[in-house]
Amino acid sequence: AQSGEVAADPQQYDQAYLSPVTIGNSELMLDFDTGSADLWAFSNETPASQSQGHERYDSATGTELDGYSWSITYGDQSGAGGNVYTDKVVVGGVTATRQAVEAATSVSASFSQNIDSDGLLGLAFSSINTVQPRQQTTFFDTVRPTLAKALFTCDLRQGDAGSYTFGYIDSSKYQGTVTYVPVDDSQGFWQFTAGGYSVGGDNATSGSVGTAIADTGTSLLYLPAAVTKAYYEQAGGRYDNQQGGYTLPCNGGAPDFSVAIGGKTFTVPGSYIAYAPLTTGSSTCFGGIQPDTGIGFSIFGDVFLKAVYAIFDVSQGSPRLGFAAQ
Ligand SMILES: O=C(CNCCc1c[nH]c2ccccc12)Nc1scc(-c2ccccc2)c1C(=O)NCc1ccccc1
Repeated sequence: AQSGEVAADPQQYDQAYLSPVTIGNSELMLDFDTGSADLWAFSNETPASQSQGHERYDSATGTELDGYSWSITYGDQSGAGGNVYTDKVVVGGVTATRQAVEAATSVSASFSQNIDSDGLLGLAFSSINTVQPRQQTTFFDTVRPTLAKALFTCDLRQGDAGSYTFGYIDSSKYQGTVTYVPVDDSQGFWQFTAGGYSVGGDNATSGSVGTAIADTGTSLLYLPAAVTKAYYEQAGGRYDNQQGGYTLPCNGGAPDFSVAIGGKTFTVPGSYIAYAPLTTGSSTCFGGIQPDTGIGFSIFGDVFLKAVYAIFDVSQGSPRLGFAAQ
């Protein structure tokens, strides 16, 4: 049985985390993304004008799936598309011998400009993979039958290298016990229900966050508008139309944000929520908590995930998420 571990290196402001992946003879840095299900990469088929500075997958080592294509658009209107190959993919020693690899023939500007990232490795459910005419499986679904345990874990850190493991849980990476909650995979996401929240830790938990997804591919924590408003009222933040989101003072006074999941309280330190200065040297920061208006559910992105050890587990038949304090 296979198991393995791979580093997750943070970009500036922990905007995304990148992990080394070998595809055929190419060594790429991919953004592991539990909020999507396509493994796509800059390739020899991506126009040079769009792939300056990126490592590229050389599809010569792959077997082309004739007539297959893919096209994905994310909520921020970024996206990519192209052709499909099968090839050998190795992540932390875990090998998928015939993994669908989606070679980009076109990528949006925001991906071209993020030169550290050579593509994405989707870890949501394969039901939302975009390959046509026949949907393909994610790396996790491809290797799942060969794994010691049918699960992967995510340990993202604030401004420090974290890791993903496949096939085992590393109990040295968390404190206390793991709290498991059921996952509704009907929309293809690691979707769960989050409970009451509290700002600054002292007052009683209020309201309820509701439906949420665990999403390593989204940088911030998107919460219901009412919850977000309550947070920034205490944090001394304001909605800045020009920035298109809440901003708050960077000066370190931001209150913690706590949320109950499976009856256990998990806390995001205020320092994670003073996310990044608006411009270098500014004393006003863009907020790490933003409203989830129009999305349809809350997104527990990296700002939340770097405060916990997360276990994405399908070993019990129906999928579940485990969270433990880091
Ligand atoms: O797509 C993913 C995970 N892959 C992200 C890959 C990626 C897309 N730009 C990237 C840029 C860098 C690295 C990875 C990515 N998660 C989900 S579920 C629902 C939404 C959504 C739907 C409608 C409206 C809003 C969100 C998103 C979403 O668009 N998140 C990204 C985002 C969310 C908000 C703002 C910006 C981006």
